Amino acid sequence: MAQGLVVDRSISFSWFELVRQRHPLYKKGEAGYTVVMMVKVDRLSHNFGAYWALKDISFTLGKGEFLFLTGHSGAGKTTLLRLLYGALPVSRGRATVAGVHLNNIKKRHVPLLRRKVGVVFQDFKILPRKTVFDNVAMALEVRGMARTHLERRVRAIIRAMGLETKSYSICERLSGGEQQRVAIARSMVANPELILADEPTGNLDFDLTMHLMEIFKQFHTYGTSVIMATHSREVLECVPEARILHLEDGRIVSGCNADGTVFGQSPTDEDCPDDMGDDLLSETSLGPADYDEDDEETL
Ligand SMILES: Nc1ncnc2c1ncn2[C@@H]1O[C@H](COP(=O)(O)OP(=O)(O)OP(=O)(O)O)[C@@H](O)[C@H]1O
Repeated sequence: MAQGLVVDRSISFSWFELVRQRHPLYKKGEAGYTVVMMVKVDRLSHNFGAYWALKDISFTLGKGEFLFLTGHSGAGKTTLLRLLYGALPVSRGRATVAGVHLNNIKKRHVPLLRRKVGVVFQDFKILPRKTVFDNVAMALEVRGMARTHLERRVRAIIRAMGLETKSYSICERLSGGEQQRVAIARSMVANPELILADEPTGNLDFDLTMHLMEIFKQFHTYGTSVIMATHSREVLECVPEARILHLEDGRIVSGCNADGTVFGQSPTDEDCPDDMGDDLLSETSLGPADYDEDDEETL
């Protein structure tokens, strides 16, 4: 067990008793119950200048599903996660996340999307001069929760991360792994419908990685959808029922469900030439110029 880590095995009880919210996986319609769609991506592409980092990506994610993104460095995993979070504009294609159409989204509506989506990015984006408690609490404060109500929730998730002895430590004095756990706690504390995680266990040792994967799985069990980019086979093996979307050079080269059936779209070179043109950029209501560094804020 990692030194200093206090594992709270009761998180599934204490945390979800506090939150009292399990995300519904089905909705009732005329044709009976259908799976609620959390993410729908249709021929999504993204360019950085002349370089197309994502090319014709198509897939769907139902509520409560767990999806891994795999692929070599530079394959486009982070770019896809940033697009789904509204931190990058949709250059081409369509994307809907938690009922929000990213093509039509106005800058002022991005915070609405972010209330439904929790993110853990590689560079953490925690506030270095604030305490662990304040960093985590902020995710609830921006959602309008009063300080008196948020304390128990914040303490429960900090305890689950094994950080209770560091609650009032300033984040810049924590180790990289501890800061990473603060970022994960912050992404989860509001019980988001969807968690987007980019190599969330990248700096952590094996025991801590396994512990945090247990926590991700508990959220998944309670109906939270998860999309996680990883290079780690151990992490993939933690969630055998998850689907895996493998990217290479911005394209989906394979996607398979836990039962081995294939999903997603694997475009051919003819479908998706390198010179994709900029003609469709004007389709998006939120262009690159509308984005600035603040859009990367993870709250
Ligand atoms: N802001 C940017 N400007 C120009 N090119 C970029 C930018 N961000 C990413 N890229 C390029 O887009 C491609 C995909 O990058 P991305 O970060 O999505 O890959 P990744 O699969 O997440 O890699 P890693 O596993 O190393 O995190 C890379 O070739 C990268 O250099």
